[in-house]
Amino acid sequence: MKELQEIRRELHQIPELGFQEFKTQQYVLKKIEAIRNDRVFVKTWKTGILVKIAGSAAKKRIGFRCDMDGLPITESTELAFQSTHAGNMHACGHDFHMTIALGAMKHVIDQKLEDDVVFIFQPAEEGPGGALPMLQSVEFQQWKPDVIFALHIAPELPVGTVSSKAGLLFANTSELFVDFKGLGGHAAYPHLAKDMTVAASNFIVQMQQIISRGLDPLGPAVITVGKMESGFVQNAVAETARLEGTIRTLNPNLLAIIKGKLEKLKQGFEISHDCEITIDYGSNYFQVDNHKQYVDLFQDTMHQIDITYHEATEAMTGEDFGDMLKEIPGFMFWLGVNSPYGLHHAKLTPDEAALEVGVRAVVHMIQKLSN
Ligand SMILES: CC(=O)N[C@@H](CCC[C@H](N)C(=O)O)C(=O)O
Repeated sequence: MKELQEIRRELHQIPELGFQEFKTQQYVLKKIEAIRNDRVFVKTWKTGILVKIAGSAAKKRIGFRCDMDGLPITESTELAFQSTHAGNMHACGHDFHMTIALGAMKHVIDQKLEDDVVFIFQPAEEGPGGALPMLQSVEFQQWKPDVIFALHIAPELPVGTVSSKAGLLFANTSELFVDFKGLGGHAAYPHLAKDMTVAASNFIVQMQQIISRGLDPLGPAVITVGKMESGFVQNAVAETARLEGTIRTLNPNLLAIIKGKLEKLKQGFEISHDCEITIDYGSNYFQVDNHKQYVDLFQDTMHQIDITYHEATEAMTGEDFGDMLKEIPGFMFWLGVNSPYGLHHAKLTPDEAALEVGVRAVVHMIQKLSN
């Protein structure tokens, strides 16, 4: 436990954004070096890492994937091992995910299983999305697993519990970046300017009405604007504004419908606010669709090792692991970490007792899959 805690704390101190996980990659490679033997093979892909542990009589390859990046959130926990990278934080638990992967890897190396096991350390889950390009890389394809699984911490669940479900678990996502260009001017003469603070504010309100008035209420969808920027000073009209957000749906077709409605809204706003608007949909992740046979096996396995299994409901969180599951059968599960603050919160404090639970769950599942 102490070793896992130490790794988690060291990783927690060095959160890096997508495809910039240079220190993280070096740190993880050093940890792998310390436990590897002649059956362990290591490759890097961009800032990611693939580790293959050769089985004694492999008939298949079992994959476990974890993500590596942090978020551009300024940590405000009271922890003694806070982020040392100002403005970045492991606010989505990827420090936990990597630590559990390293802990499980150590057991798998010692256990000499029949099948090959591949541990995948994937960059850029929060954005712009590392799963798809990693999946398509030569490095991944050479060691492509026949079955794959992953976990995500769940702050609202108690330690000692896990949760999953067959079929849809996580939503379809699209990033959303909206840029407004109007005309700046003196705050005292608004009629001579084109105020993009007002245009962008109205746009946010109208977008929410796409969800509440434009869509069937039985088909869940979310638009969240997480960041808004405009203008330079209190007494000038803002010439530009920018909204940064995300769109989530449980049905991939609905995402396209929302984008169509946004395009119409944009055209209307360009006329009514006499401005130019550009919309960029950034990266899009396919839903996490769990394969029933593996979720059933996971549930039985957790029962056998006294980890409490709850049936999950779908969540509007996104995960680029959905892109891997589109091509490789497998599943994803939630790991209870009991934090009073949720994912993407600057005070997220997952309970480290969950590290050992995560390692046990992953190791036993790999053993089961290798039978
Ligand atoms: C588990 C989790 O929190 N994942 C992220 C994925 C972000 C995808 C992309 N940057 C977007 O915001 O659309 C999430 O926010 O759900």
